[in-house]
Amino acid sequence: MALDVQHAGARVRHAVEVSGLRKRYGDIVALDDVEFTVGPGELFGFVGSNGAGKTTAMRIMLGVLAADAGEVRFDGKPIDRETRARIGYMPEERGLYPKMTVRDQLVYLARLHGLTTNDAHTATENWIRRLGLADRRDDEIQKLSLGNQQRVQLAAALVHDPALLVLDEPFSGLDPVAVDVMSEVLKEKAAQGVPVVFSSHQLALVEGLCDRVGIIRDGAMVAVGSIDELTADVTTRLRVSVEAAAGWADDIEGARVLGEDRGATLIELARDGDEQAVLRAAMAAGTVTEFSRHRPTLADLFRNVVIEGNAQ
Ligand SMILES: Nc1ncnc2c1ncn2[C@@H]1O[C@H](COP(=O)(O)OP(=O)(O)OP(=O)(O)O)[C@@H](O)[C@H]1O
Repeated sequence: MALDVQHAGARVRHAVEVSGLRKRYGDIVALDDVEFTVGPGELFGFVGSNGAGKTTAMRIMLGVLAADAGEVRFDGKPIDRETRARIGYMPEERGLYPKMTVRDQLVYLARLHGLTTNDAHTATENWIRRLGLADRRDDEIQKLSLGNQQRVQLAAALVHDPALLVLDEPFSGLDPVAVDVMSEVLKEKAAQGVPVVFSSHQLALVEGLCDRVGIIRDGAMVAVGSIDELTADVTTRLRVSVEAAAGWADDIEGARVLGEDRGATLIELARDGDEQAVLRAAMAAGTVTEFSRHRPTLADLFRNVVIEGNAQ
């Protein structure tokens, strides 16, 4: 998706390209030829098991960790000190000063990124209000709940109006209201043309929010694309209920019974399987009260490529 967005009078159009990233820690291969791009206005979800390499890739994108090979280009150029200052980053190990107040912390970080004192105060107040922290602005960070600390961490990533957002598990530990606020803010930044990359283990959330996803397994990117593109090859599942019938689906060619769920039979259809054959067998067995196709989800895809090890 390539957006060309008019925002606050300025045309915003940025992209980040990651190519051939390799990183080892001794014998551990943390990244093995990782490649993906995030275009202007795109929300990119980075998923993978614990230890798959997400944090390593994101830290390299920021330039805080050196890769053994490969490169990260922002707007076509390698990331240097100047570009780094334009990235909004939310690290996994949250890095706030515990004894600073919310407001002082945000103003300080905004100034560090080059905002004037006036602009730093204005941006701080905006994000404090937007992220529901108005009652907390004079509290020390260490006195906030974990979820509120995370809201401050998000404000810290946004306060300098970044041209690229890289967020390491921004949703972990948030209550449902904060999840909604975070989602809205990420969508809004993307709509302004900013590429947004975030990692998460909450697959349903990633699926609902992202234009494209990347699935990483043992340091290698095993799938990159939109959910529709990536799930096109995942086998179809059917859910069928037939009144007072058992074993009716056991011998249908191209169909495999996965199990029972609240009175329904769950069936996996081979790629060349015929769902009408399943329907005919069900109708021959009794009264069919339910027949539905389960659209493959990111969770199915994840199971397929990460747990079962099938490449996309
Ligand atoms: N500083 C380090 N020294 C040695 N090994 C490391 C270091 N940092 C990461 N690793 C290893 O590199 C691999 C990738 O780790 P990384 O933190 O990037 O994974 P992740 O996908 O972010 O995991 P999680 O979902 O648990 O946050 C893991 O095997 C990890 O143990």
